[in-house]
Amino acid sequence: MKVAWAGSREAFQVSDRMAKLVANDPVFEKFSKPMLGRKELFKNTLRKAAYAWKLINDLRLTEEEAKWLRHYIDEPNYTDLHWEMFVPAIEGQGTKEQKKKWLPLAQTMQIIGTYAQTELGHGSNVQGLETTATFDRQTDEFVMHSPTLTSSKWWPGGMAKVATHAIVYARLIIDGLFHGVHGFIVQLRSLEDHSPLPGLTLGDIGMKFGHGTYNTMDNGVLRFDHVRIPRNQMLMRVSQVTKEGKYAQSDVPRQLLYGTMVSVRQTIVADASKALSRAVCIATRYSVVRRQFGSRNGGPETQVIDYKTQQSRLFPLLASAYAFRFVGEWLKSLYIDVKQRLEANDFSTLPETHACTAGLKALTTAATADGIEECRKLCGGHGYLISSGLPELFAFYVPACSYEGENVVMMLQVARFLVKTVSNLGYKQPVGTAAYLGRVTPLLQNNCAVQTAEDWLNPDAILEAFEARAARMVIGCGERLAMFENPEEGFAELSIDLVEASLAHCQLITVSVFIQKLNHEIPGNGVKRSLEVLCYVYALFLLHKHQGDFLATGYLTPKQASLANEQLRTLYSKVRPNAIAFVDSFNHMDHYLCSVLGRYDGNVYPKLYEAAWKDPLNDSDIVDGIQQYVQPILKQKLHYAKL
Ligand SMILES: CCCCCCCCCCCCCCCC(=O)SCCNC(=O)CCNC(=O)[C@H](O)C(C)(C)COP(=O)(O)OP(=O)(O)OC[C@H]1O[C@@H](n2cnc3c(N)ncnc32)[C@H](O)[C@@H]1OP(=O)(O)O
Ligand SMILES: Cc1cc2nc3c(=O)[nH]c(=O)nc-3n(C[C@H](O)[C@H](O)[C@H](O)COP(=O)(O)OP(=O)(O)OC[C@H]3O[C@@H](n4cnc5c(N)ncnc54)[C@H](O)[C@@H]3O)c2cc1C
Repeated sequence: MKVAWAGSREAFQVSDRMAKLVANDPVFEKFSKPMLGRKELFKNTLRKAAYAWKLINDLRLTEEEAKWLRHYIDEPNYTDLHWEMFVPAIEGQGTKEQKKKWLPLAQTMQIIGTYAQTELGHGSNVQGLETTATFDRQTDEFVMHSPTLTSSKWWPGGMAKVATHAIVYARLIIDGLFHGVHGFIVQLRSLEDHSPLPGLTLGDIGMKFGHGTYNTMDNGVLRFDHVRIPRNQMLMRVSQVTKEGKYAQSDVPRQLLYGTMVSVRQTIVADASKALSRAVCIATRYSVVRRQFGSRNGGPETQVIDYKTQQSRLFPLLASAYAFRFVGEWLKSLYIDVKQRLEANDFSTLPETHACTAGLKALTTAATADGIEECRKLCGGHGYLISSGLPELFAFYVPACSYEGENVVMMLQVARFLVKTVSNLGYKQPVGTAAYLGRVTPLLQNNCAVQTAEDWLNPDAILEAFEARAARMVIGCGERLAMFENPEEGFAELSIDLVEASLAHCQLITVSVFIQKLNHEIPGNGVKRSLEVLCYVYALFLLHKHQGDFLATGYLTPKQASLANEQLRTLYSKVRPNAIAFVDSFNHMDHYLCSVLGRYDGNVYPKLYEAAWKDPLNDSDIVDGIQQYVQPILKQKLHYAKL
């Protein structure tokens, strides 16, 4: 099962080796983080990042090993942006010459980069960005400028205090004409003394949600006051500006400029499964340890994991962690394929890849953020302690619903793709994840044939249900849209339904990928049978949660919906005996979980009690302030005037 979760034996070995390397190195200790002030916390992160970079070089780690090392260090910091966005942006949007010049500097960290796209006034709407890059043909330079307060770059990670360079997205202006938003390599700080270069205002945007979490990252604000950069620092794979000031757009879609975001969105789906699996591991192990009520004649009380309500909240999240793991693997292969095609200037799968990365990013991050919070609640009061590991994980994780594409905005991109697919149905057969829309007649006409709860243990019945639901919702939106004279107005008016139809489409993808994974990639019987149970839990949980869609579209009868719910209850009893095996298969070490409740040894109460005494408030019995502020109250015998 560990290999199934890791994806392969080699992947398991790499991640296991890196997890142990981090867990066994005191430099990467995490428990004290929440007690540090912002400056100490930040310096602590710089120290860890420097030590990690030395480890990577001393041990000559591979790129894959280095990714896992950074992952298990489990601390947002400037290297995330450098490796996940700055380097990929140059790789994806730089010309050969630009890659030749900048990549060796970036890959040896002689320069440290960030990705500066979002501004105070615009994040989702990239075409609305206000920073300008005006071409000066006299000097063969671009003049970077922040014309308004809202044009201030705002949020880029690592930009406030660490990054020496940034890919800055700005409006290209030539002779007063706007030629779209493009990426520019801009140096921010001196490589000698790290001071901001002339014309640049740089700072941190302030504390963020949660304490020890994203405050290890210096998300920055940046303003330009007519800063000049050489013309060859505009990323020119997609579009070019000649020395004479002529703008040329290559015959590639302008959306390749968005390629870095697509790349990160597909990694964010894999990260969602990791984050959700951490929370589920903690809540499952604790639900086995925790006993409450149910004692018979002095016997032990009931383990809370045996309550059906606990199972109905926990096991769908366990199943979702596996579903997101597998769909993340599938998405990565889709992305690798599109990258290879782009090399050959084949853009045929770019729209679908964009829709899948956008939609699955939104689906998995929303479900994971809600899932982490549900796992906190599944642990009762102790889940609210920092030592449970859950509040910090939640605070660390939730921005994923906003960054790299706000989730609703992303679902609307899926809707745009689906509406276009439906409008082309007459003369273009949909393929890939939208292929089911090409079989729309049976999906609209045939209703569910399930007669018994057992009938739901059939992947074909499940797949047909999810295809019919999505098809009926998407086609329904298409039909209503057709009634609007102005398609854009119709799209805006129907956007709520369109987002729901997009979610149905994305849930179909996750369910079908889970089924495909079981049919084609999981060998043998034991592991396969156990994962089949989780696949049915995932699908029937979604069917139950969204049964309104299945009923409203006429595909399901209320009876069939209740049979699905009955089967779900039965499935929970099948998950229960393997619950600990499922979460142990994540191979999360105690260091990574950073949770007293999720300890591998289950030794919760003594360790909870021990952790409490580490709080600085327990350094003394009579703490500072008692004499000055509490004793006087006790002695003054003051009371409310009306007593
Ligand atoms: C344990 C857990 C660890 C977690 C931790 C580690 C994680 C790894 C560390 C990094 C940590 C993250 C740090 C956050 C980093 C930021 O957040 S970076 C900033 C991210 N910002 C965004 O994502 C902005 C989102 N907005 C957008 O992408 C664009 O504005 C939108 C929404 C796509 C609209 O773009 P637009 O140019 O107005 O285009 P639009 O008119 O909507 O569409 C035009 C056409 O282009 C197409 N199109 C649009 N975009 C694309 C695209 N990307 N590709 C292809 N086609 C496209 C459309 O489909 C449409 O096609 P047609 O319908 O015409 O055929
Ligand atoms: C922790 C963190 C790290 C970040 N790191 C970086 C970074 O390194 N580099 C970088 O460039 N950016 C970064 N960002 C910024 C991030 O990319 C943006 O915040 C994100 O893209 C969301 O954009 P926004 O803030 O403009 O949201 P908005 O779009 O303003 O969202 C506000 C509300 O408006 C709604 N909305 C917006 N447009 C529409 C529409 N057309 N239809 C319907 N509803 C709509 C949204 O659904 C949302 O509910 C980071 C953000 C965070 C939180």
